[in-house]
Amino acid sequence: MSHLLPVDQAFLERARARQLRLTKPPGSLGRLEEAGVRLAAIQRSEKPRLGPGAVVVAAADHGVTAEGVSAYPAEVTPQMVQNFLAGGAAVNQIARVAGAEVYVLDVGVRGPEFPAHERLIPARVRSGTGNLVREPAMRPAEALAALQAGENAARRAVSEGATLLAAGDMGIGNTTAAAALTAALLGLLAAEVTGRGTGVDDAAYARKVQVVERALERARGELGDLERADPLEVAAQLGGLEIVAAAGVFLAGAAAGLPVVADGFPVTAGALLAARLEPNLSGYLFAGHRSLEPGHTRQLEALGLEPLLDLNLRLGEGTGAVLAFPVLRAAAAVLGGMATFDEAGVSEG
Ligand SMILES: O=C(O)c1ccc[n+]([C@@H]2O[C@H](COP(=O)([O-])O)[C@@H](O)[C@H]2O)c1
Ligand SMILES: Cc1cc2nc[nH]c2cc1C
Repeated sequence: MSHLLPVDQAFLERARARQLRLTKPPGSLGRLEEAGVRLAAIQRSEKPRLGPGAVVVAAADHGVTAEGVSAYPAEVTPQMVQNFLAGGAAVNQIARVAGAEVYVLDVGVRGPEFPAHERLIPARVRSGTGNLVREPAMRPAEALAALQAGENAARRAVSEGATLLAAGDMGIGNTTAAAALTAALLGLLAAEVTGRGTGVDDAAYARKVQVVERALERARGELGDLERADPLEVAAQLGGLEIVAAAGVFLAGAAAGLPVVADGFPVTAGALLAARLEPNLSGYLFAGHRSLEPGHTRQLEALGLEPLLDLNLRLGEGTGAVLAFPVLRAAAAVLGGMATFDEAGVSEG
């Protein structure tokens, strides 16, 4: 695990002061202003700059799909991995217009290994998780391996030029795992964090809430109070592999000094885990968007984050995070490139 320095408070203050001297009424660029100031603190520069971005789409399968908790069959996970590699998924198109490279991290997809591809990172820890209602999703050592797979993927993206990093996810069944992990880490009830995922009907939704409740009960039997237990052990109980890998992406991206951007509900469960492992992450973490999945708002509140966008997305793949890249680039460009009142000879009020 990487040790993370807190973002620099002195730069935060200096960037705020510079923001006030720029040729605009103070506050008139709204939340873009604080985003720019946060970027300055992360980069330790009053004039932040952002170039190319990258998204690591972590993919894995979930034993809990046996309980009928998704609107789609588990085979969609490997099929979508092929689609990401062929460039045909939503995240590929959004990444293209947002200036982001797409890396696909196979951290636990079920089925045959994928053929080699330059943007595929093969790092399968196991073939899908165990069914979290009946058994631990994975062993603690496997959770650590999934975290490290995410960290290594982030380091590769950074070494290949990323200046801004998002995590994305693909895993049929993962909103069940994300709900269980979120409820466990935040001390919430299953019904408060369980949503309809890919779009389950009323009967499957009722089943899903029960599955999350039973999983929490089982995990409590193993670990006691889940809010106080070792967060990586809680994640091992409830999964999933791609959620834990997303935590690793955030930790290593932030350790490399990059702003890191959360996506929807499954990825933000990874962000919660990462923030529990390393509280200094908060200074580096942005919320790309607010997902329609109701538990996402609870996660954002717990992380103290206002999402940059709110477009009713509920896809995952990192789509909402990558969509926010241009907003963050604009926030950096404003603070880094605008003239001050003095420089431009504009009269102050
Ligand atoms: O990002 C989100 O908020 C989000 C909300 C609903 C569904 N998803 C995606 O849909 C899949 C999980 O949905 P489900 O119903 O199979 O649990 C998984 O591949 C996620 O990326 C993602
Ligand atoms: C088609 C499809 C694409 C996805 N991308 C992320 N989760 C997904 C779930 C489905 C079902």
